[in-house]
Amino acid sequence: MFETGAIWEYTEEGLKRSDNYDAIRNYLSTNSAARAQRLKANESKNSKSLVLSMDDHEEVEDEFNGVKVKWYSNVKVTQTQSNYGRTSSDERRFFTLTFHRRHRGMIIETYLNHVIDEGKAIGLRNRERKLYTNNSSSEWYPWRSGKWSNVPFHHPATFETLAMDPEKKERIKKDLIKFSKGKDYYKKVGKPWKRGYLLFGPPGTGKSTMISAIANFLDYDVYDLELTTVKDNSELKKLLLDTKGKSIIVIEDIDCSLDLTGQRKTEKKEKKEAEKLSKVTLSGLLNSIDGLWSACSDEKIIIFTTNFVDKLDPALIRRGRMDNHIEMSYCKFEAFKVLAKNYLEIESHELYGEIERLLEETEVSPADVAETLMPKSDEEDADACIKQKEKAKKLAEEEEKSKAEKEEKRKKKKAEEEEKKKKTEEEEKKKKEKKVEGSEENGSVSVENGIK
Ligand SMILES: Nc1ncnc2c1ncn2[C@@H]1O[C@H](COP(=O)(O)OP(=O)(O)OP(=O)(O)O)[C@@H](O)[C@H]1O
Repeated sequence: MFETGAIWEYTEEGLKRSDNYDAIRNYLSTNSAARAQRLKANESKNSKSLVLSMDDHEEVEDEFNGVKVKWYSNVKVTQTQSNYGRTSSDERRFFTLTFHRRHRGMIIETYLNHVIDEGKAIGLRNRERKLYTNNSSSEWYPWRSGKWSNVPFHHPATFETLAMDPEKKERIKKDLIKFSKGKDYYKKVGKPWKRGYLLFGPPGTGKSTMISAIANFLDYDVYDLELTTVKDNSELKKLLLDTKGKSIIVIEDIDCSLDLTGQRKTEKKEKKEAEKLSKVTLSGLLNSIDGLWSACSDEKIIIFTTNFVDKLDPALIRRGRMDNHIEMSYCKFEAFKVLAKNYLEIESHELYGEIERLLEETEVSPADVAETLMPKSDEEDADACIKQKEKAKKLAEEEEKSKAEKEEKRKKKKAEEEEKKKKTEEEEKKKKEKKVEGSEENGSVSVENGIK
């Protein structure tokens, strides 16, 4: 005796697409497509490539723990006639699963969960990743505010192309792998499956590049949250809760987006600056993050970036909120070698020794180095680039030197001026004292004269 069950593509009201139907379709296309007689290619909006799946009215067999089941892809067509006599057809697709009655318990309790879990994982692997940005509040489009818009995420940065200390890079990668495989661990210790990263360092040291590398490494979506366009604390909370799992929520330049002091600004200029910021407050941000963590069960990472870590309120970056603090620093030799390999495809050069020495002495951002390594025209080859790089370093070094000399001169001049000032003051003091002495002498004479 056989039993059959159906899973429909759309919910009964026809409004919402069934996640389970999609998961089954993914599962069947990967596991049974080879056995189907006819396949159809779907160009799915959310998929990065064409998806092959069973065509309508196809049948495939699957086997699980020694039990055989059959899947059919069906389509039900209904014709409707409008008031004006025009007919339109509506197609509703569904899968039916047929199995022997004696396996009912195993099919419902184990097999279907296996199919749906596998199908969802396949969907995640095939999905086109997204970069979300929050819409700004607008008088003209009020319905858009507080919502996310998205575009496909295609940033090419990877950990291989990221120029930084190799040991630090490995530590970060290990931390990310541990996090992404930590579902059971987080469940066991009763903590939400999340991690906070604080990236800090001077401009152009690769904070944004690092975020893209993390997203590519973990295969996550990115939610780029522009705090200055968030209307208020409640809109912020809503936006954060409206984020999916396997994603990174990014707030860049957090110190510029928020009044982090919590103090009232009195100066006119500062007041103007504050007006440019949103009405989101520090405590609102802290509450929203804590609220997000307590509500989420899916894996999520939140990243703040700043150029001025000292400006941030300790509450914002304490461990537990920002678990990992990563400093992005100026370009040292190891990082330079990565950039030279990326941009010029070279592993070594006669000038490397000199460059290593110069990089030890100068503070230059990887962004500046990358800029000089980028060939400006077809004629420029790697050798010319590296020489230009060395020239630029030398110039920077000379500039540093002349700066130091100027500073020395300025100090010397100031000291001389102070010395001169002191001398004149002393001379004037002496002159005054002399005058007083003179007048005292005159006075005593007159007294003496008077006694006389
Ligand atoms: N560590 C790095 N590795 C590789 N490329 C880098 C690195 N740092 C900077 N770059 C290059 O410089 C450009 C600017 O870097 P990026 O925007 O990541 O710096 P940032 O630290 O986020 O700067 P800001 O603080 O100004 O936002 C990048 O597009 C990239 O090409």
